[in-house]
Amino acid sequence: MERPLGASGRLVVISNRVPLPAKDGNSSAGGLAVALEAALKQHGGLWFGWSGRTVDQVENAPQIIEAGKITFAVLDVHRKDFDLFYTGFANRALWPICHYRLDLLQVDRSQTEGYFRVNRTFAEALAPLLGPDDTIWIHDYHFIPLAAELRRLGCRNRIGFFLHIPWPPSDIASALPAYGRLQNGFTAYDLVGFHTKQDADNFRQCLLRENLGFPVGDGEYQVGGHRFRIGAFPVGIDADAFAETARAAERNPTVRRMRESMEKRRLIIGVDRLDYSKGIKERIESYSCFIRSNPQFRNKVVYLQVTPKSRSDVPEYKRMQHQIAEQAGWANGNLGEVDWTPIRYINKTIGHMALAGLYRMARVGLVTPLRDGMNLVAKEFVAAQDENDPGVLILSRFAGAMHELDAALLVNPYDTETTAAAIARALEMPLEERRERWRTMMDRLRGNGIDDWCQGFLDVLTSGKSPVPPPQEGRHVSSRRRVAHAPG
Ligand SMILES: O=P(O)(O)OC[C@H]1O[C@H](O[C@H]2O[C@H](CO)[C@@H](O)[C@H](O)[C@H]2O)[C@H](O)[C@@H](O)[C@@H]1O
Ligand SMILES: O=c1ccn([C@@H]2O[C@H](COP(=O)(O)OP(=O)(O)O)[C@@H](O)[C@H]2O)c(=O)[nH]1
Repeated sequence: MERPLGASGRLVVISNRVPLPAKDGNSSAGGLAVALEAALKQHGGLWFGWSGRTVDQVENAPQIIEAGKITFAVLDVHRKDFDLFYTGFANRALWPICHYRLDLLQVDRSQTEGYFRVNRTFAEALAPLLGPDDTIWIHDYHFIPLAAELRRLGCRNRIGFFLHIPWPPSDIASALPAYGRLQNGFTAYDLVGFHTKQDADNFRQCLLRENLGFPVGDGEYQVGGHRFRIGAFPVGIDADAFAETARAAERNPTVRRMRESMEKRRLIIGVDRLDYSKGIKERIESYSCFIRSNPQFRNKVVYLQVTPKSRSDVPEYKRMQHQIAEQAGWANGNLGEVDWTPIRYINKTIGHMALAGLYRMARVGLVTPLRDGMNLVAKEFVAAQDENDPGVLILSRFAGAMHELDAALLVNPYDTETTAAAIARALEMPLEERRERWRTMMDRLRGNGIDDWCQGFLDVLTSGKSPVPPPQEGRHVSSRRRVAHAPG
């Protein structure tokens, strides 16, 4: 792949989560790390972020680790600051609001201040590492104010920002503490990217409602003397490489053990971090409803829910760990038989190889978040299928991935009965229909790989040209057609 940057300039990527080479494969159970690792392996460059350590005494200089084409520079964070920044503002204010959960918002002034302070600390540690021609690409909600802090330190480089999670309409977004400061933070970038046009439109609406600048045509936006662009860049996966991994995984020991344990039952799979945005509670309800209303499938299916624990220090997540475990236990107790456990619920992280094999073995992929920026699991599930006998993806209409994967069975995850009916329909779907839906989705995945995402964003950032609208735009009619609705 072409390097999109000037000969002397490097790509400098910043994200909170940095999958250091020394760590085991279990650290990357989030889509951001998975996507960026693939992008940086191609481009090379500097990857700057959190070391994964909290300490009582902070070193100001980052630790540098060379790994092939990537140089990692990582910073420890003071224990107290990390609680305020990550456990607090990022995951108790920004995350719930961006996932439309006003009811879970925590407003705490010290957390807000901690968030902005950590951003300042990261900017101060990063600034000395930057060259004048470097292109800087900052990722996700942890670092919205980072560009403004870098500008304050004299940085004149081109700086792009990509938000991996949704951006809500202004009536929801404006409930954020320090909303004005955050909005101003966004305007220090040269390009602000989202997964979907819907998120980008919501963001534009927020700027307009706050009277913050105005559109100047050709996708540009002006605030004060500064012009920047806003665009949609849906992240992709390397579908053919993932398909190859899935084929090879048939020999993987975990996959083999799973297959043997299935006997002749069909597999339904869900794979999600333990997060309220993923709709796991609603999914277990839908599956239980499916079993109750389709007794012919009793002891003929197994639902495997792979759910690594996530953000366990955040009270809403800790509470959820107990709730979901209890719910899965109740469902098994009520529905199960001496020789059949309807739900296998596990909290382990599974490596990509075994995961690919499990997706391929499954007849149904259940990806039903209540709200999700993209959802790479949906894409991986499709890529892993056997083209001669593909499984069926059931996908939430509230996942960013639904714009590209509208040939899935689209569902409203809050609607238990229609999601249950979609599970039955998926299990009974004729081979020809499964193949047709799969081919449509696989073509879409091939047309928008991880390189396209990376290259597409960096092209706009470095050239200042307008973003090309993603192929998803204008397909809303066909996606609506496919959403399953309750009868009557
Ligand atoms: O770093 P954590 O707090 O452990 O959380 C893991 C990651 O979760 C989020 O992932 C998002 O990015 C994916 C790739 O673009 C996208 O498909 C998904 O819909 C998002 O939820 C979060 O945005 C990352 O920062 C976290 O690292
Ligand atoms: O046990 C697991 C669970 C998840 N993942 C990976 O974690 C990523 C999850 O990304 P997604 O965009 O679906 O959601 P996020 O967790 O980032 O919100 C996907 O690449 C999964 O394959 C994994 O490797 N092992």
